This record gives sequence, C-alpha cells and structure tokens, in this order.
Amino acid sequence: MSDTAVRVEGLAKRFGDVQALGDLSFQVAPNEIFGLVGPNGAGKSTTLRIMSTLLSADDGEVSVFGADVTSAPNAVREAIRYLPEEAGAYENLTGRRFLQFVAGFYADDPGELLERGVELADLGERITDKTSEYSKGMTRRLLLASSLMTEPQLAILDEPTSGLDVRNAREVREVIKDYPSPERSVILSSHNMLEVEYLCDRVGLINEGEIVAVGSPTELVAEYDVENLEDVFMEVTA
Ligand SMILES: Nc1ncnc2c1ncn2[C@@H]1O[C@H](COP(=O)(O)OP(=O)(O)OP(=O)(O)O)[C@@H](O)[C@H]1O
Repeated sequence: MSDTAVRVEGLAKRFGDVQALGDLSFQVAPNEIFGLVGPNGAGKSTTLRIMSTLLSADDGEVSVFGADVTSAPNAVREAIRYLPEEAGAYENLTGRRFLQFVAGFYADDPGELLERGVELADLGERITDKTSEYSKGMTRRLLLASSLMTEPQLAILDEPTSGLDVRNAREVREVIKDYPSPERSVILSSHNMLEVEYLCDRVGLINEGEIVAVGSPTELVAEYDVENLEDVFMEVTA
C-alpha cells in the first residue's frame, strides 16, 4: 500500500496560447479529503482530468497510489472514479438500471454493488423512474452514488455539489465526508468555501495554474491571520 494517495510534481499543460498549468505540485494522503480551490480558469478541472488519465500533461508527473498516469494508465483507471463537473446519466434508463449498468463493468455479480449504489443515491421510489425525469440534484446524487459504490481508492469529484439545493448539497456532503478510509481518499474541487472548510482535511489553493498555498483550513487561516478560508482565497488570488 502506497503511503501517498496522489503525488503531483511539476505539472504543466498548455492549450494553444493559454498556459493552463505551470509547475503545479501537491500531494494527497490516504484517508484524506483534499480540496482544490481557485478562481474560474485557475486550472482545477485540467488537473483533475490529467489525474483521471483523460488528458495528457505537457510536463511533470502524476501518480495515484503509486501508479503513474502516463506509464500505468490502466492501473490508475482501476484505482479511481471521476465525477466530471458536467456529467449526465443515460436518459432512457431508470436510475436503478443506470447503477446496474455501471456496476456490471466492475463485478461479475453486480448485485451487492447495485444495492450499495441505491442506498448511496437515496432517491427512494424515484430510483425506478427514468433519469430523463430527474432534477439536476437527483441526477448529481445518482452519479455520485455510481462513482462511490465501486469503492475506488481515489474518488475525483469536480464540483460535486454544484447546482444542488441546500438539502441535497448537505446530503451529498455527508456521503463524501464518510468516504475516506486508510485505503481511500477523495480529491474534489469546489467554489463553496464553507463546504471546503467543513469537508476537507487539506486544501490546495490554485491560481493561474500554480498552487499558491496548501494546508489544512485551520493552518491556512492562522498562516494568513484572517477569519476564514474565503479571506485566505481573497488574499492569495488578489
Ligand atoms: N480543452 C480546452 N481547450 C482550450 N483551453 C482550455 C481547455 N480546457 C481548459 N482550457 C483553459 O485552461 C484554463 C484552465 O481551465 P480549467 O477548466 O482547468 O479551470 P477551472 O479552475 O476548472 O475553472 P472553473 O472554476 O471555471 O471550472 C482556462 O484558461 C481554460 O480556458
């Protein structure tokens, strides 16, 4: 078992004229929820997509539980589940069939995974409705359940509560909060500083493609001698 869940070292990525990431480094420990926080366009999704093997880096190294994204992408894919910022479910399937469909990729007998997914989604009787009839929040909960039911070593969640109402966001946060274990970690991005303070053991503040501050919310607030994480954000992205 690797003692580092994620290691990002000197990561760089350019899209045409835009240097999205430049020399970005941080680490995530097992049993940790790590938050990537930063302004629009700072490079959060680009980092998460490289970590998910969906995008290649121009330079630098990323490994997930010891597996390198470039030389061992299949090992990384086995270790992770990635919930993109804008994701949808197959609209002609019911929520339950969708979970069964995903579970089928991960187990010969997907029954146990499916029941775990149904429990995590917590959609009650609506789980048997077609996903085309779901609200945005219901779809998000279904997708989060489909990501976590297979118990990946690393759950990569891009803005997991984006667009959710207060109750749904709160319930999704509880599911995420319960997820880490000595063999499991979470990395997420969020624009909600209260959420990040509540959920994350450590936070990396990213600005213009570089990590500009890293630490626990308490450490960062003390280091910058401010009231809360939002103040830290304002200081380091000024
Ligand atoms: N496929 C792409 N083609 C061109 N430019 C891209 C592409 N993906 C990202 N970028 C650019 O890279 C930079 C970082 O984008 P990224 O989506 O990683 O930011 P972000 O921190 O996730 O932003 P947000 O908070 O708005 O979701 C931005 O300038 C963006 O326009």
